[in-house]
Amino acid sequence: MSIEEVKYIDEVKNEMKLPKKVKIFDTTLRDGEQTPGVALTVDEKISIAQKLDQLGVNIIEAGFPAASPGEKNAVKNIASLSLDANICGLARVLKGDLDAALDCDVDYIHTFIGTSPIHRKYKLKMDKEEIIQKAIFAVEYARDHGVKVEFSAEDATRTEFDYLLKIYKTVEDAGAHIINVPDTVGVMIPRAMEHLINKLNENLKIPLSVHCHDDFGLAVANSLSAIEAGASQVHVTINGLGERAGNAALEEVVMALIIHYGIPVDIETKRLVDISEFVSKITGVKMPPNKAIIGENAFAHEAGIHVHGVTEKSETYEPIKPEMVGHKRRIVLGKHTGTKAIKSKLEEHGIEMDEKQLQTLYEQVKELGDKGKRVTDADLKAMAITLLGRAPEEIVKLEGIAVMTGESVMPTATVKLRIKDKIKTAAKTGVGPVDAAINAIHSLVSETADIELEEYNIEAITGGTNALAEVFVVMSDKKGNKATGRSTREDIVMASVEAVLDAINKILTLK
Ligand SMILES: CC(=O)SCCNC(=O)CCNC(=O)[C@H](O)C(C)(C)COP(=O)(O)OP(=O)(O)OC[C@H]1O[C@@H](n2cnc3c(N)ncnc32)[C@H](O)[C@@H]1OP(=O)(O)O
Ligand SMILES: CC(C)C(=O)C(=O)O
Repeated sequence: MSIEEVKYIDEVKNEMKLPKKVKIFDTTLRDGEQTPGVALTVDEKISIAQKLDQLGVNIIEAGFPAASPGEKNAVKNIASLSLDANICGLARVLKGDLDAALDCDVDYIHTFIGTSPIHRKYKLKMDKEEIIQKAIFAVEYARDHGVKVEFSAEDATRTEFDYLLKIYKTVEDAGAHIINVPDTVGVMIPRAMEHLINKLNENLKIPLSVHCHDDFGLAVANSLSAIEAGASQVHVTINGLGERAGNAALEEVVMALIIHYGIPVDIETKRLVDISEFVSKITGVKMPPNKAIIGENAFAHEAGIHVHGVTEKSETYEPIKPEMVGHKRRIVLGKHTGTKAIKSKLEEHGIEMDEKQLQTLYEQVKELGDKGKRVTDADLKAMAITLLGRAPEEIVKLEGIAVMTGESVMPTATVKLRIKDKIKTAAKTGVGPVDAAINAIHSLVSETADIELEEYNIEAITGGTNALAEVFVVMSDKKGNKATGRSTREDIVMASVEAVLDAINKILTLK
C-alpha cells in the first residue's frame, strides 16, 4: 500500500503506546439514532444490526431500553438474533434503566452518569459523592446479573482530573470491565486527548475506550489520539451519525487504524460503502459527496493531471484502492478534464477517434465546462457519435444565427450561411424557433439544391433543463439521396441547426 511510503508515520510510531488490537464499539443504533430527526422502527434497527454484525463490529450498542417500549422491543429482538457481536444496552445508573436493559437479555450494559461540574450542578443536581455511590451501585448491579459492564463518566473531558480518576478507580474496583472516556461535547484537541488517556492509563488496570463527538470536526482525530495513548476500544457510528454534529465515523476510524497504524480490527472493509449507503437510506441522512472513504467523490477524479496519474498508477492520486472499501473509481468529465480522460472514457465505450476528432471533442467538453456544466458519460458518448458521423466537408457553413420567440411574437430566425464561399442571409418565421431556423436554412440552401427534411427527432440525454439535447434528422433531395444528421448541444435550436447542416453537407458531398 502506498501509505507505506509515508515514512513520517514510522518516525513517530515508537512514541505511541498503540494497543495490539482495537475493538470497534458501534453506537449507530443508539447515539446514531439520536441524530436529530432520525427514528428507526424495530425492523430497521434489526436490519442495521445484521449488517453491522456482517461488517464485523465487536459490540453493537443496540439502544437505550428505558427510552420507550419500542426501543426495548428492538434491543430485545436484536439480542435474540445470536449475532457474533456483543449486544449492548445503554442505561443510566438507575435500577429501572438497568432492569430494562437486563430484560432485553443483552450480554453487555453500558452505564453512565455525568461527572463534570456543569452536569453535577445544573443537570443532575448531585454532589460528587452521590454520583460515585450511584456509579458503584450500577456497576455492581449489572455485574451481579452476569453481563459485561462498561462505565462512562459522561462529559469526562470537562471533569476535574482527580475526581475523574477517583470515579474510574472506584468503578474499576466495583467490577467494571472497561472504562469509557466520553468527549461528550467534542471539546478536546488531539494532543489533550492523548495527554488525558495517558494519565488515566497510568493509573487504571482495565481497558480504556473513547467516545468522541464531532462538534469541532475533531472526533476522528481525537479518537485516534486516544488510541495512540493506549485506548483499546473506540465508539463509532456509520457515517458519523450521532447527537448534534455526530460521532467519530466508523469508516474513517477503521481505515486509519488499518492503513496508518497497521492495527488489526475485525472489520470487513469491503462492506463499508454498502453499509454506509444502507444506513443513509434508512435514516434519510444523506452523505456529502466529499465525505472521506464512502462519499460519492472519494474515488472520483476530474482534473486532467490527476486522471492521467491515476490511469498510469492509481496510487499517484489514491491513497488506497477503492475496492478495499467496496467503492469504485470514477472518472468525471468537466471543466478540468484532459484529453487522456476523454480517451479512456471513449475506450470504455469502445469508440475510436482520430486526433483531430478527439481535439474537437476535448474543446466541446471544455466549452461546456466553462459554462458550468458537468459532462456525463452519456453526454460524451452522444457527442462522440455525433462527431464521428459528421460530413467530411463543410460546403454549407453556419456564420451566424439569431432567433426571436415569445408569447405574442411570431417566432422568427435570421440565419447567415457561407455556401461555397458566398455569404447569404435569410429571415423566416415558423411555429417555433427551431422550425423558423430550419425554414431559413431551407430557403438559403434551396438555391443550390432542393433538400427536404424527412424526419426530426430530439432527445434529452440527461435530465434537467440544462441537459444536452441530441437532435437526429433525416434529409433527402429530389434524386432520392438521403443522409442523416446529428448534433448534441445544450441549446436545442443550435443542435437542430447543426444536425440539419450536417445532413445537407453529406448530401452535397455526394453530388
Ligand atoms: C450523552 C448521551 O447521549 S446520554 C443518552 C441520551 N439519550 C437520550 O436521552 C434518549 C433517550 N431518553 C429518553 O427517552 C428519556 O430522556 C428518558 C426516558 C431516558 C428519561 O425521560 P424522563 O424521565 O422524562 O426524564 P428527562 O429526559 O426529562 O430528564 C432526564 C432525567 O434523567 C436524569 N439523568 C440524566 N442522566 C442520568 C444518569 N446518567 N443517571 C441517572 N439519572 C440521570 C436527569 O437528572 C433527569 O432527572 P429528573 O427527571 O429527576 O430531573
Ligand atoms: C452515553 C455517553 C457515552 C454519550 O453518549 C456521550 O457522552 O456522548
